Amino acid sequence: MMKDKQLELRPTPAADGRGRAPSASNHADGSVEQRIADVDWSVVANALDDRGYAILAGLLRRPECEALVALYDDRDRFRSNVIMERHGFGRGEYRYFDYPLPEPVSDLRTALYPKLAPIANDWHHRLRINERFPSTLTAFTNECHAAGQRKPTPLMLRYGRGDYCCLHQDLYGKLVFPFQVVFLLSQPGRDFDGGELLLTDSDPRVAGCAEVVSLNQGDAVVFAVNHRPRQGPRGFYRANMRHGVSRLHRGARHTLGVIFHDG
Ligand SMILES: O=C(O)CCC(=O)C(=O)O
Ligand SMILES: [Fe+2]
Repeated sequence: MMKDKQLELRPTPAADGRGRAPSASNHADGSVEQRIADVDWSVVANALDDRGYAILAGLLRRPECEALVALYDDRDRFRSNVIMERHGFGRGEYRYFDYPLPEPVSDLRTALYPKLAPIANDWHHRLRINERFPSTLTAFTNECHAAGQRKPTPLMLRYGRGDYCCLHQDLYGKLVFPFQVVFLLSQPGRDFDGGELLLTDSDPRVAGCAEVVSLNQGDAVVFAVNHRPRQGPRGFYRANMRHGVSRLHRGARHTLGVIFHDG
C-alpha cells in the first residue's frame, strides 16, 4: 500500500523559506517535545479538515517504541485489562494506564494537546458547539475531573495473529476532546502482517468512505474521535467517524493510544 505523501508531516527545514521549525535531522536525538514542536501544525490542521486524519511520520525512534512496548508487561502500570472478545469489541487485548502515567506517555499527551486544542476549537466553532478547550492539558484534565471523568484513558493495545478491533469511537462521558492519536510501535512486514488501522466516515448525506492508514513503526496518526465538520450547502454539518483495525495475518502488533479526555 502506497502512503499518502500529502499527509506525511515530517518536520521540515527552515531553509524551505516557509518559516517552519528546524529540520528533524538537527534534532535526531532531540526530545519528543522538540519533534512535536517541529511539526508544521498548519499542515496537520489542513489534513484534518480535508480527511479527518493526519499522519505524523517518525515521531518516535525505534528504541522509544521498544521501551513503550516493554511497559505492556508491567501490570502495575495499568488500571484495567480488556479482553476484546469478551465484550464483542474484536479479538486481542488492551490495557488502560493508571495515573501517574509513565513519563513518555504523559510527555506525549502533554505536548500534543496544546497543538491540537486550537484546531479542536476551530472545529467546535464550525459545528456550532459552544464548548471551547483550554490551552493546556492540565486545565482540560481539571475540567474532566470536575465533571466526574477521572480515569486516565491512554492505552496500549496488543494484537497477535487473527486479532482485530471492531469499528468504534472512544467516548467515555460528556466531555470529549475531538482528536486522538495512535502510535504504531511495531514495524509492518517485519513484526507483523495485516493489522491495518481503518478509518470510516459515515455521513447522512453521501455514501460512507473508508481509509486504510498505512503507518511505519514510530509514526503517529491524529484522527477525529467522533465526528468532523463537513461543508454542506447550508454550512458545516457533522460527519460521523469510527476507527478499527483489520485482522492480523502474522506476528505481533503493538500500539499506544492517546486519548485526551479522561473517562
Ligand atoms: O491499534 C490501533 O491501531 C487502534 C487503537 C485504538 O483503537 C485507540 O487507540 O483508540
Ligand atoms: Fe480506539
